[in-house]
Amino acid sequence: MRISVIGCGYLGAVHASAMAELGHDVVGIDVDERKIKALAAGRPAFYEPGLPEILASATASGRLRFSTDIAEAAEAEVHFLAVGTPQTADTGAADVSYVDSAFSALLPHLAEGALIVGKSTVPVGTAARLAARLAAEAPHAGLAWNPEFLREGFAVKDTLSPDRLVYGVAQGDGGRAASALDHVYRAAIEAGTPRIVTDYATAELVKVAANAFLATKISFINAMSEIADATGADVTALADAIGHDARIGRRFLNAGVGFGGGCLPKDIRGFIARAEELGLNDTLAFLGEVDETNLRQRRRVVDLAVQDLGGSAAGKKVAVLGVTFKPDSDDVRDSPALDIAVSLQELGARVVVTDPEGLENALARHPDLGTAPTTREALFGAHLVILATEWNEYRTLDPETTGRLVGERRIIDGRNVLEPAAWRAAGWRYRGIGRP
Ligand SMILES: NC(=O)C1=CN([C@@H]2O[C@H](COP(=O)(O)OP(=O)(O)OC[C@H]3O[C@@H](n4cnc5c(N)ncnc54)[C@H](O)[C@@H]3O)[C@@H](O)[C@H]2O)C=CC1
Ligand SMILES: O=C(O)[C@H]1O[C@H](OP(=O)(O)OP(=O)(O)OC[C@H]2O[C@@H](n3ccc(=O)[nH]c3=O)[C@H](O)[C@@H]2O)[C@H](O)[C@@H](O)[C@@H]1O
Repeated sequence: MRISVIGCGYLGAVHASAMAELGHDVVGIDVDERKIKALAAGRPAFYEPGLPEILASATASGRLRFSTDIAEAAEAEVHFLAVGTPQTADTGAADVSYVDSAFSALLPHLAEGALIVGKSTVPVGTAARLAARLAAEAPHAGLAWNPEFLREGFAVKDTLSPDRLVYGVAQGDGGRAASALDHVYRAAIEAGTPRIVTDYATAELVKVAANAFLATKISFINAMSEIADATGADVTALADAIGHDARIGRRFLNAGVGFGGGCLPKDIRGFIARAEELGLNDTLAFLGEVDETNLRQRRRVVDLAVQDLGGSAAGKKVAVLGVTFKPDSDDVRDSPALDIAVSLQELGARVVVTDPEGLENALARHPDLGTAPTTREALFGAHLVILATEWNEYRTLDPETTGRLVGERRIIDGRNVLEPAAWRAAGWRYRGIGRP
């Protein structure tokens, strides 16, 4: 099929490349000339395993090209909208102005029978509003909402083999939108991917409900970690035990510094704001607690660090291992690791952060942040080590060789990924989150 992807940031760049990999003829459009030039040259603006490879092969085959000119989208049968919906500073609501402007820019270029497909995460009601505009201004085209569930670090795999497909379609469109989307996702459908065809509002809600549920699961286990710390219980064993109940499940029950990234935090805040707009002020109040519990984890780690440093961080060298919001990503948006590092630096510590992929983005946000290009340099002479993002190379650190580099053998394992007994046996003061 001929496809356009409008907005080639994280989601759009992956989606465009994956659609071309599936054999479609794709044009990626973005207003950011630098991004488009970099993508056309085969260089995504972010780290995502597997993306450079499919970007290169799709570009070389001629199935994928990029442009800043929306008119280049005119021949497409399906147009994916993948622009950003960031959090607005005052209310926390999702800012849909980029969706609106991309939609407006696209309207004059829609071919007969073209389908616009929203991928961006939007407040419920957005698709119905856009559909009303389409009916008035370009009735020869249709609209569907097809939320995206990919995870950073697994984005290519998640796009090529999603665990479900959700189509929000207009009532009474005669199955046209669903059949066009089935064409787009034929490979996944043939592989047995479940597909849910529903209305616009449900599709929009599925996306934010999924992220809200995942965020709630993480904050739930982090609340348990606070209780565990107060009572000497082990939150890791607790998670294993409750996780064996198939109704609960073990995934997303890892206690630690909490969730971050460009989506979970903003999506729960946007969801709360949307419920309030609907007059449902109390309905999602618990998500405010989920957010607060999450942010408290970062403060707990900072407090623990100060305590471990004898009551003051001033002048002490703290090695922070990891700065991205999770491993296999260079994304530092709302990263707990970055927040913890900055807070300790503000308290006077000599913070040295290291990360395999995230230092450039961290420095772009905090140019004064102390950083080191290697783990070894970060650790050298440190009074305290904080493992903040569970990159493989930190999970596999050897307590004895690490111990020879640092000034003091003190470590806070902010992701509960190290073996406490081994570290203690090597003379470390080991602290996890909610584990004795
Ligand atoms: N990053 C992720 O892992 C996922 C993101 N999402 C959702 O996808 C949407 C996009 O997120 P990201 O890709 O992370 O954002 P992003 O900020 O990386 O990219 C957004 C892109 O849209 C472009 N843009 C803005 N206005 C435009 C216009 N009028 N025409 C063309 N391009 C325009 C920007 O220049 C930017 O490159 C958001 O709604 C997000 O919640 C959903 C699932 C996964
Ligand atoms: O809407 C989005 O953009 C995406 O948001 C999340 O994906 P992502 O932000 O890539 O990252 P996750 O793997 O969900 O992790 C989010 C955060 O939770 C933390 N986390 C995760 C699991 C866990 O057990 N504990 C925990 O603290 C991670 O370290 C990370 O900071 C969802 O998992 C995706 O399905 C969704 O498409």
